[in-house]
Amino acid sequence: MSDASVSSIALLAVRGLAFSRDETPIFGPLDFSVDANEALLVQGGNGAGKTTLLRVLAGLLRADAGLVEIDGRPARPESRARHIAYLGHLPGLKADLSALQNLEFLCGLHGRRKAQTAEAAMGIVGLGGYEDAAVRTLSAGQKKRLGLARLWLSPAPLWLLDEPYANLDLDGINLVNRMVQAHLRSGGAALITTHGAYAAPPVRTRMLELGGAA
Ligand SMILES: Nc1ncnc2c1ncn2[C@@H]1O[C@H](COP(=O)(O)OP(=O)(O)OP(=O)(O)O)[C@@H](O)[C@H]1O
Repeated sequence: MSDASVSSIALLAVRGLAFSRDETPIFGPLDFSVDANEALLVQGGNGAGKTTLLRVLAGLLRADAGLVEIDGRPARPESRARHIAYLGHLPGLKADLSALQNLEFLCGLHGRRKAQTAEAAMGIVGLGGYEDAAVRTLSAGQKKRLGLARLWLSPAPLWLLDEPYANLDLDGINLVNRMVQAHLRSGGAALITTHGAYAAPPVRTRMLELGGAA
């Protein structure tokens, strides 16, 4: 493992990034980078700002200061849409559509990794047989697995994973680690928030520790 200082070739590079709410600093200024083939583990206690950081990187919140670069260029909505797949606490699924319909809908919106099908992705995440189940009938862990299937189908190289292990059983935790490993092996990168209680994926990993409120 190494620290999260800025490197020269980076899929994602962040300089002086800071965010506050009502003039209360939440994080920053932060400097870090993530190269292809590596993961950045963003650690910190409850309220440290991990989710907020990922939402800023995904372009869902605006930073107070700093620069986010994707593939060496300042991040714009189009480059974020092309490069980033975000798996947040809320999986962003339509409750009344079936699991498969949700995946097809999201692939229509965000594109699809070459040579992958929604059916195959459901098998990979252990949801074979649930294709026609309405999402509202799935358990929290099954919804998380469906979110992982969506991630697997995404063509985006940079994964932003907010507590990806939450709600998953041991098999699900291993699934996340295998997915991250395969994604990095194929040239991708991942930012993963964690409280530090779970095993990190066995990949080249940098660490970023956020301080802040407990
Ligand atoms: N929508 C919001 N409005 C106001 N304050 C918020 C909002 N979302 C988060 N915060 C505050 O911002 C701070 C950082 O929250 P954030 O969710 O980023 O932390 P976290 O590190 O992801 O925490 P956890 O590990 O508990 O998920 C917290 O103090 C939280 O209370």
